[in-house]
Amino acid sequence: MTDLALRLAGATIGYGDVAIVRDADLTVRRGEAVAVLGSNGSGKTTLSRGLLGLATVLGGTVEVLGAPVGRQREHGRIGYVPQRHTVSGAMPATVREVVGVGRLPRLGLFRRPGPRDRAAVAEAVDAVGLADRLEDPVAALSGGQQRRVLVARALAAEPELLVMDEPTAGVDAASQAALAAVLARVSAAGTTLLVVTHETGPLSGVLMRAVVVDSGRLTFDGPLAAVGPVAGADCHHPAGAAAPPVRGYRLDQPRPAPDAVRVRDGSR
Ligand SMILES: Nc1ncnc2c1ncn2[C@@H]1O[C@H](COP(=O)(O)OP(=O)(O)OP(=O)(O)O)[C@@H](O)[C@H]1O
Repeated sequence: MTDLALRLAGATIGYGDVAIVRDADLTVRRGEAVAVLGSNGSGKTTLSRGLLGLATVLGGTVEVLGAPVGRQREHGRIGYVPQRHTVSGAMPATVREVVGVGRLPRLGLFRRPGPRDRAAVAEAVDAVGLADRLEDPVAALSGGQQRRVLVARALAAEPELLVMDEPTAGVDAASQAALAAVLARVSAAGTTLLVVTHETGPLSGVLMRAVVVDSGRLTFDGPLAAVGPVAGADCHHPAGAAAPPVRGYRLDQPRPAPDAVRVRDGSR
């Protein structure tokens, strides 16, 4: 078993034939907790979606848990909490039912949930601090609590890699604290975390490493504490500290050409 959770080498990721993230090199070892930072529209979501097969790998290599993206045989090893989603207000399902859906990839096609599956669902709900809401309709929860339900849904499969897109955005302080606590727990248990975020503050105790995406390029890779100001991001960094060169990236690299380029014909 590889000790790498992620390996990107010269990876170009986009939609259709339009490249958004270009020529990305990144390795993440199992158990690391990595923040993906960058300004609006820089390509953070596209990078994370590329790891899940939700955006297209247009070139280079993207391996997730040792296999090329999309070739995972066991679903459930990768958990995903998408951006800005809450649970539909029209959905009559309870917290237990929504989180239970997250366990399905571990069941396979025909197996019915057993005690271990029910325990995993209950543990995931407990981890996000909603054990007392297990039988409540999700529509009755606040937006922040619904985000926590989606985190629990991802945790229910006991993923080895958890990719989260802006988990704390627009979330109340209690839910932010609950999320920080659960991410600290799963990280300590060995789960690899990749968290797209604008605000590192709530998760600064968990996320130790950061990569910065700027106009589709990875321009920094190093300790979160060494990240300089990122436009649109609330990064905590030592005042006046210059970002050290880490793994070949520097914040003061020349900015790449802005916006997306077409891969096939090179035009915008
Ligand atoms: N499905 C899509 N099809 C085509 N282009 C897209 C698609 N999704 C995003 N883009 C484009 O990709 C670029 C990067 O978007 P992305 O969502 O990856 O940025 P981001 O850094 O996550 O931004 P934000 O912080 O605002 O969420 C933008 O120019 C956007 O318009």
